[in-house]
Amino acid sequence: MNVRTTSLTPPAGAIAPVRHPDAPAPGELLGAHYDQCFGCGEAQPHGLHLATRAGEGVSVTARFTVKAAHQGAPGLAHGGVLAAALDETMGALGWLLRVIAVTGRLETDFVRPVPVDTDLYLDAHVVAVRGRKIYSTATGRIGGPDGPVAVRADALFIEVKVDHFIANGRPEEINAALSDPDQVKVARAFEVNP
Ligand SMILES: CCCCCCCCCCCC(=O)SCCNC(=O)CCNC(=O)[C@H](O)C(C)(C)COP(=O)(O)OP(=O)(O)OC[C@H]1O[C@@H](n2cnc3c(N)ncnc32)[C@H](O)[C@@H]1OP(=O)(O)O
Repeated sequence: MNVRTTSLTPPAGAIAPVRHPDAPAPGELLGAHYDQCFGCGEAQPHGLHLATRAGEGVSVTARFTVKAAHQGAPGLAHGGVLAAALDETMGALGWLLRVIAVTGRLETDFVRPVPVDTDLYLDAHVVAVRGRKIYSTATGRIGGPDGPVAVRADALFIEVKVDHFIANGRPEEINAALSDPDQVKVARAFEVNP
C-alpha cells in the first residue's frame, strides 16, 4: 500500500536544490507566469499582483500590498489571501529550478494580523528536493524585509509536466496563454525543462 506522509520535513535521501544555470540573475524581476494568475497576473483585476524577484541560490523575494478587496475581518487581510501570497511566492521558485511544479501541501502559520494598506514583504527558498518533490518555505513580513513576521509557510510542491495543464485546464485559457506575445511568459508557463 502506498502510504502518503503529510510531513513537510524533507525525507532521508532529499538533496539540496540546484539553481538552474539559466535562472534569472539575483535581483531580476520574474514577471507573471500567466497574466490571469490570481497571484501574479497583471491582467487579473481581482488578483494580488505579486511582484517577485530572483534571489541568491534557489530563493525569491516578493512584495504585495494588501488592498481593501483582500479583507476578511474588517480592516484586516483574509488568511486565505495571505496563504495564496505565500503559495504564489513559493510557486515562483520553480522558475529558478526550471521545472513546473504545483502545490501538493501547504501549511501556514498566521503570526500577527495584517492590516489593509500593509506592504507585505515575502521571501521563499527551496529547502530540499527528492525526485519530483520540492520542499519549500516562505515568510511574510510587515512593512519591510526586516519587519515583524506576520505569516510563514512550509510547502511541498510536486513537479509536473506541461500535460498536467493541458489535461486538466480549459482549452480556451491554455490556447490564450500559449499565444501570449510575451515569449518569456510562455516559456515560464509551458517550456521549462527539468
Ligand atoms: C501553465 C502554468 C505553469 C506554471 C504553474 C505555476 C503555478 C503556480 C501557482 C502557485 C502554485 C499553486 O497554487 S498550484 C495549484 C494548486 N495545486 C494543485 O492544483 C495540485 C492538485 N493536485 C494534483 O494535481 C496532484 O495531486 C499532484 C500533481 C500534486 C500529484 O499527483 P501525481 O502527479 O499523480 O503524483 P503522485 O504520484 O500522487 O505523488 C508524487 C509524490 O508526491 C507525494 N504527494 C503528492 N501529493 C501530496 C500531498 N498532497 N501531500 C504529501 N505528499 C504528496 C506522493 O506521496 C508521492 O510521493 P513518493 O511516493 O514519490 O514518495
